[in-house]
Amino acid sequence: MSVQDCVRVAKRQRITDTTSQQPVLDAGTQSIWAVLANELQAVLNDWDPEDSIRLCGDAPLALLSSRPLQVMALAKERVNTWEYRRVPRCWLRLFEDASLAHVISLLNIRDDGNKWVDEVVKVIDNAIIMTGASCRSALFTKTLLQLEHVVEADASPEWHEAFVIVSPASLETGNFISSCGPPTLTSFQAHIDEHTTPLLIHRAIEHWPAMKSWLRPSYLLKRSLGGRRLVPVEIGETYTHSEWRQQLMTLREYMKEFVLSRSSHGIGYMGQHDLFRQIPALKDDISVPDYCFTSPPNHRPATLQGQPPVAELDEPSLNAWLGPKGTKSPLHHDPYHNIFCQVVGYKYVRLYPPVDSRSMYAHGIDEKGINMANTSAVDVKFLRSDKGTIFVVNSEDAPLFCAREDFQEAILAPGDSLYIPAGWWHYFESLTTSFSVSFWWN
Ligand SMILES: O=C(O)CCC(=O)C(=O)O
Ligand SMILES: [Fe+2]
Repeated sequence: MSVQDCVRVAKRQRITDTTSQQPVLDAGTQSIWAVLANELQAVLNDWDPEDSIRLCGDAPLALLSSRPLQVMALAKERVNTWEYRRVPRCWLRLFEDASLAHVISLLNIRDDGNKWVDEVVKVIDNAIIMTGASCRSALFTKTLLQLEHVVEADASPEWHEAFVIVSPASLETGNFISSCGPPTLTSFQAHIDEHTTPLLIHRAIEHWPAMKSWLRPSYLLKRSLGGRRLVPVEIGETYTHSEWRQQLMTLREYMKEFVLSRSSHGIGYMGQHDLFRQIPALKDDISVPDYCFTSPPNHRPATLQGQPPVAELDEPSLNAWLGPKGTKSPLHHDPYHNIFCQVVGYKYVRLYPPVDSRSMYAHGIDEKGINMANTSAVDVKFLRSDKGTIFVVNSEDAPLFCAREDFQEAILAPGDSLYIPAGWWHYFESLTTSFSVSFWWN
């Protein structure tokens, strides 16, 4: 299985080290780029390969600086032959260092235009997304910060207008998720201890700078080196469909093709991406909700029983979800508690309690060997009439599912946060352009 083929459930979460360093170099008599290239080269020269990377063999290590592209290709090929979780570390490590060597060569042979900047960003982001960049993160960050000085703001008007968000008609349902203003930590703790049910919390994140700044595409471009940063985009109906694929593209290409206009390639979703480790400056626009630091209840929901326990998270795991109207996340459950925060636009959400999993027709192991047991095979078609929602499924395919009336639903509006207890089934569909952040914790 190729690394790019991994579905969300297996997606890597390894972008590490958010160290942000201020640029310390000044041009002086020597080009700042030559100084930076020398500094990066000195690190590579000084480096005494640790045992793990020696496993790649002497030849690729010896060629690292002289033929970085070939070494990158070799490491990538090796990485792609393994299932993501089992990739031996040495090949990831080799890819990271060969990428660093390639960045050095790009800094040394800059052309007059800005093409080399595009290329450096691409090489670094590829390495970050593919390997997690656990070893060279600080050097990559330093290089990216230095590049901010040569990137000019985009003056074209299309980027400066705010996303067009038309509020949807309100939902008519007898099954609203219970909602409230921001509860105190004590009352939130009491809620999860006594009920462990979803809770829609209004107005808890209205103070986030993101509530205003993320409305403007020009701001997102500014924070991403003029939109040059690479992001993983899911293209196709949902990750359960066969023609679904993931592709890395620049944030600028993604927004232009899929968010600001309707693409002929269908829906493109930057879903479940840890954008905040990749671009730490965006994390200053939000804050981790205090609710993520309460103690989760001890009991495991039925959906998670029999599944291997997940590792304790040292800190909440953040993910960004940016996309146009019509992105869908099929019914699935996660092993973490979630505070899901809606920043831009509106999203429909439907939840089912973690009982009677048989009626959710969960997938098994798919043809690529990926365990999809947390995802329902029910092909949900969501229609919205003036009277509210109609949730269409082929009842012949899923009679037990259709009989379930114990769902809860809501339309999340900007400023809303939704507590989803671990193991609860959830379906999401964006009703406008939407940008949300999830905080998983346990
Ligand atoms: O917003 C979405 O599309 C899905 C969110 C989700 O599944 C999650 O936060 O766990
Ligand atoms: Fe989820």
